[in-house]
Amino acid sequence: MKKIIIIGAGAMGSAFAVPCLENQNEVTLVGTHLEDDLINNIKSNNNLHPALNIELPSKLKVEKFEKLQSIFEGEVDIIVAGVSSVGIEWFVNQISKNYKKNTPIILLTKGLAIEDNELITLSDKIKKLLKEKGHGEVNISAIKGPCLAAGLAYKMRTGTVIANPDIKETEKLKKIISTNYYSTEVSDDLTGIELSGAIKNIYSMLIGASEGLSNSNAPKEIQSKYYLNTSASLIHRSISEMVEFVSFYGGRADTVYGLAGLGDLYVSAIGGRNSLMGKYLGEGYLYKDAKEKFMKNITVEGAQLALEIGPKILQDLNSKHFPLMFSMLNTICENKKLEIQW
Ligand SMILES: NC(=O)C1=CN([C@@H]2O[C@H](COP(=O)(O)OP(=O)(O)OC[C@H]3O[C@@H](n4cnc5c(N)ncnc54)[C@H](OP(=O)(O)O)[C@@H]3O)[C@@H](O)[C@H]2O)C=CC1
Ligand SMILES: O=C(CO)COP(=O)(O)O
Repeated sequence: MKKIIIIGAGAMGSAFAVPCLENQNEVTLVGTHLEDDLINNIKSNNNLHPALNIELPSKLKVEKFEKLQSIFEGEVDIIVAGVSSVGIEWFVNQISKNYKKNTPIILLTKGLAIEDNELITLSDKIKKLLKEKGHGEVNISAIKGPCLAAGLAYKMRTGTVIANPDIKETEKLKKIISTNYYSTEVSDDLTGIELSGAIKNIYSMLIGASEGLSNSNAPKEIQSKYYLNTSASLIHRSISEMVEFVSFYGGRADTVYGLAGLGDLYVSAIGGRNSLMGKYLGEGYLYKDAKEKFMKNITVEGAQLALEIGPKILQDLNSKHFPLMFSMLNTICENKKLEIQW
């Protein structure tokens, strides 16, 4: 039995509590400083999570942000980052006050960062920030893969991958969190896993735009009936670009064909928030208008990632090798209509 603290009571942080509890761990879900109302709501409704629309197990302890530091003063075996990518610095600020060396951190967050004009993974960003705060010995694993949060909360069979350069760490975590419905593979390619899990969000927006991109001269009903040819072509081209991108930035090509790449691209393109944004972009909406009109308070990690890494990628990579990526980066960063140079 391990004491697991999950920070961020959004959909994924909360759903991740389910397999952790199933394994008899003691799990505390702590909201961010902006989630006090959400935490009150969950606690006063028998752990019913409003975004997941499911009652989380009664064994789950749910706490407001004000309790976080006192929780850290006690024994903590594993810290889980359940915030979205824009919350990573905030997350580090919270854990740095009481971080004990080599306490395992599990990173659920999918994203990348730019530091000193270099593209880095979020695990490297966390390590760098913690080091600046005096913590040199840090142990981070990432869990990535196809996992829509509500599906996990409902115990739908799900496969993910735990990555750490030290494979022994992944094996330890696997035993602590896997269940018969939450199976975990392991990988030592942390960089490749994080790169794949992040950029699939950009490509799932592109695949989500398939209908609108299929044939602009065709009537809408024909587009929505026959767009799958276009999707398939976009999936094929996305995977090719992902392999080249991941290899360029230091990950392994074979990682892209696994759960964190191809697997997650499928889930996100078929049922994710990124592909929904892509649908609006394909219909001709500008990113800012679509976000404001249809997805104001909804996390769209692919767009956050494009804004974070876009200028660097446009500088680093050859547009001829990455026509899809370049189209989406220009669409989001310059708030322009989505167009693909096929
Ligand atoms: N590893 C996996 O298997 C999976 C990972 N994910 C990833 O998990 C992350 C969270 O996704 P999900 O739970 O679906 O998203 P939600 O929008 O449901 O939750 C986002 C969480 O991040 C917090 N957050 C957002 N902005 C900030 C900020 N600026 N500072 C501090 N906290 C912030 C939110 O708190 P607040 O109310 O304060 O904004 C909330 O707790 C994403 O990176 C997503 O890609 C998603 C699915 C599967
Ligand atoms: O990462 C996810 C599933 O694995 C969630 O995808 P979306 O962010 O596109 O909803």
